[in-house]
Amino acid sequence: MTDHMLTIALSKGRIFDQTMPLLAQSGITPLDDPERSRKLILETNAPRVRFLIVRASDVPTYVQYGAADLGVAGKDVLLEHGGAGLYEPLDLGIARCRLMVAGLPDVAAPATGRLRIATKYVRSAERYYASKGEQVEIIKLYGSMELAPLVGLADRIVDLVESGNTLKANGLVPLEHIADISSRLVVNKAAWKMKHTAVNALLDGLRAAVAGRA
Ligand SMILES: Nc1ncnc2c1ncn2[C@@H]1O[C@H](COP(=O)(O)OP(=O)(O)OP(=O)(O)O)[C@@H](O)[C@H]1O
Ligand SMILES: O=P(O)(O)OC[C@H]1O[C@H](OP(=O)(O)OP(=O)(O)O)[C@H](O)[C@@H]1O
Repeated sequence: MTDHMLTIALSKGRIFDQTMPLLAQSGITPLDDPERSRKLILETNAPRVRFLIVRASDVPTYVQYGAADLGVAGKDVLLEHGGAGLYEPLDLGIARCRLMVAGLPDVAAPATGRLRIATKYVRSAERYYASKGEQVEIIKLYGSMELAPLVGLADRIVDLVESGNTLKANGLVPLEHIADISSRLVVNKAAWKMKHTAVNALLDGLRAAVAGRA
C-alpha cells in the first residue's frame, strides 16, 4: 500500500448514487457501474483512488480496520457502530432521513410489562429509551421492520423515515423523532495521519462540492 493510494468504501444504491456527483466534482469517477459490474473493487479515472463496494452497515468496519482509508456511511450506521478507529470530518448532506419510533395509530402502551420494540438499530433504540428512563424489550430485526406491529411481534418499531410512504402503506404512523440522519465521510485514524496530504486533498474537494450544493 503506497502512501498516496486511497481506498474508499461505499455501498451500492443511494449512497453510491448520491456520493458520485460529489466525487465527480473532485475529479474522481469510477471506471465501472456497480449496478452492472459484479466487481467489488472498482478502479477510477484517478490511478491512486479505488472504491470498495460493501454493505452499508459494513462501511465503518472496513474503515476502522484500515481495509479502506475512507468511507461514506449513514449516521444511523455510525451510531450503531460506535465510531471506534474513525474520524467523521464531513457531513455530506446526502441520504437524508429521520430515525423515528413508529407504530399503529391509537394503540396505547401495554398497561403492564415492557413495551416491545422491533428494530435493526438496537444501540440507538436502547440509548433513546434509556434517556427517557423507560425499560423496553428490544427485538433485533434485519429489515421489514414495518411488519412487526402488524403481526404482533412488537408494539413499536424504531426505523428510518423519509417520505413516510412505507409507514403509510403499512398503516403505521410516526410517533417520536429520535435523530436526523445524513451520510458522513469517515476516515481511518491511522490513514488520517499517514496519508494526510492525499486525505486532505480529497476532503477539500468534497467540502467544496458539498458547500456548492448548499
Ligand atoms: N428512505 C431513505 N431515505 C433516505 N435515506 C435513507 C433511506 N433509507 C436509508 N437511508 C440512508 O441510506 C443509508 C444506506 O441505505 P441502504 O438502503 O442503501 O442500505 P441498507 O439496506 O439500509 O443497509 P444494509 O445493506 O447494510 O442492510 C442508510 O444507512 C441511511 O443512512
Ligand atoms: O419513508 P420512506 O420514504 O418510505 O422511507 C423509509 C424506508 O426506507 C428504508 O428502507 P429502504 O427503502 O432503503 O429499503 P431497505 O431497508 O430494504 O434498504 C427504511 O428502512 C424504510 O423502510
